[in-house]
Amino acid sequence: MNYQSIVTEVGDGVGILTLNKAERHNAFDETLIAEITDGLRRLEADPQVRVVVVSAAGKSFCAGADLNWMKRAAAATPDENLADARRLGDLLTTLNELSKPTLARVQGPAYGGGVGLIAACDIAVASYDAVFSLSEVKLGLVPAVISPYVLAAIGERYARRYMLTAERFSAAEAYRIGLVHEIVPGAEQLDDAIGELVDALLKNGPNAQAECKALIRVVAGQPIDDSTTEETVRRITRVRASPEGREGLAAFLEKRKPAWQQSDAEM
Ligand SMILES: C/C(=C\C(=O)SCCNC(=O)CCNC(=O)[C@H](O)C(C)(C)COP(=O)(O)OP(=O)(O)OC[C@H]1O[C@@H](n2cnc3c(N)ncnc32)[C@H](O)[C@@H]1OP(=O)(O)O)CC(=O)O
Repeated sequence: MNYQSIVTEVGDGVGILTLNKAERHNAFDETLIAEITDGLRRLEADPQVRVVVVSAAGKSFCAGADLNWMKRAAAATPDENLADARRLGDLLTTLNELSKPTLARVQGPAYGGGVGLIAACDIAVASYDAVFSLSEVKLGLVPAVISPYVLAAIGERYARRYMLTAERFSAAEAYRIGLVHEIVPGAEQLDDAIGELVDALLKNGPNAQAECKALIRVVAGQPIDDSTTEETVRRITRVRASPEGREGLAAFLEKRKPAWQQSDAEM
């Protein structure tokens, strides 16, 4: 696959996958989702790679789902909408189940699905300028496919607050609630921090690390299995094509406040 929206580099035991659609804040559409998934599978299969870093070009880490792409739900068939949600489900399953340790290198905004990408990585480091939001309900959407990973990372209490309010929160708050493991002043220190973590990871047995990851998924209590993913996929598919979802997406793209209708809640 020739990539348009990501770049991958391999060297010194590390595979770096960089989201490379900076002009759209690395918001993911069908192409970017397919490329990230393919890139991760290739890094998983590459015997030169022991550790995978997920990074992003430009000032934002990732603005989540591309809302122009999300908007197409209004004109698409239910099967097409389901296929879109399953693509994101496959991406997050692939990332979560990678046998190699994964690190997220986070700068700038990480919204919606961008938070999901971070939560599905094993370890995350953010710079002080990082800002996070589970912004979906602002758009009449649900953080559905990302929810199992977000819940596993920050727990139910914080998930309730940030999923329902869609408030923005700082790098310091992301650190406090466990979404990221370390915060550093800027880009240079991000590279240093990632480098130190990579060095620590490369010292350990790769098979033991793969076993640890498999063990954590089982022992953590709620392994994210196919039925969990299917449930999340079904929910975002329904909401995305609903009157409220259509209004939220239109309002964002038209740069106006959404006009919510109480009856939309019945969907
Ligand atoms: C995974 C699931 C759902 C989702 O992920 S829903 C998407 C959630 N994401 C958002 O809510 C992010 C929306 N974007 C913003 O809040 C801001 O743009 C920003 C990322 C904080 C950056 O702000 P800034 O002021 O720096 O830039 P602008 O707002 O002027 O944006 C420039 C330009 O980029 C467009 N854009 C930004 N984000 C998106 C996006 N996600 N999709 C499409 N386009 C985006 C923005 O519209 C501007 O475009 P112009 O044409 O230049 O006006 C579901 C599940 O879990 O199931």
